[in-house]
Amino acid sequence: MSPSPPPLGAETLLHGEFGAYPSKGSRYALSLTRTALHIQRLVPKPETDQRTVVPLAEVVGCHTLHNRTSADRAAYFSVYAYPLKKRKVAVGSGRGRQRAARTFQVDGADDYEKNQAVAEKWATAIKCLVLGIPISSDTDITPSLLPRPPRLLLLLNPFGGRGLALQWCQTHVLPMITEADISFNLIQTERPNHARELVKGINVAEWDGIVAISGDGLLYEVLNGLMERPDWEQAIKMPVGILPSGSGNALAGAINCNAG
Ligand SMILES: Nc1ncnc2c1ncn2[C@@H]1O[C@H](COP(=O)(O)OP(=O)(O)OP(=O)(O)O)[C@@H](O)[C@H]1O
Repeated sequence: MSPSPPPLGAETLLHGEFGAYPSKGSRYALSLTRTALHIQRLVPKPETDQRTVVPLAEVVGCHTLHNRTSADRAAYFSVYAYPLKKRKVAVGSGRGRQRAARTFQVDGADDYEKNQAVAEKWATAIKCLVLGIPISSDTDITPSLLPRPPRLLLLLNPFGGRGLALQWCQTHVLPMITEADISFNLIQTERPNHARELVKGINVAEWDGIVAISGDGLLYEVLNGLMERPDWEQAIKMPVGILPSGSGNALAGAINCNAG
């Protein structure tokens, strides 16, 4: 069965038919365009010609997976998306991002290496598009197209807010940034002004950004630490972010509100 083509103007960069994991027996046709992954179920045959469209703007990464424990000749790749969905408990707009991962089984070849090469090609192509690296259907898609992973310094105040920052970080933040292939160093602050001292002493060339997992207080320490350095003019250009987990979170709230 051949799936209907993606919308006009959306060049198909990759197309393939794969199994799904863990749903045994299901088959899907996948088409990758510059803006979306189109997923059409082939088996069991759907009653209507429905396809799932995963916008790449909602995708944070894609990994290949190995099943080393068995003689499985198939390879796998997982696509990690965070679409906006209605929250169970209404907060703010009533919508929030929720993790939606899909894993596909590449099993068209008789040996594992060939299937793994296909899985790697899909994962690389999806990562290139997510990162804005231009590719076309003629591009030789190899991991060498990808830049080195960005490095983030994460500073977490374990006592901020209701003391849940570490738990929230472990269950939500670290899995997501791992899926996005971001390398990181997580430091828990041990006392007031710890973050400020740390930031004063880091080699700024080693980091692509600093993220405070905290309330407003720790972020101010980060900014003050950068401004107190002899090379402050350069250092203050460091991208700085906040993942709100304090009690008030007024700054993060104001930024989000102004950003719409
Ligand atoms: N391990 C620690 N023990 C005690 N104080 C700390 C520790 N780590 C950081 N701090 C201090 O706690 C202050 C407040 O932290 P933070 O802003 O993260 O949380 P919050 O006060 O709950 O949140 P908000 O500012 O949104 O009300 C920071 O300015 C920092 O100096």
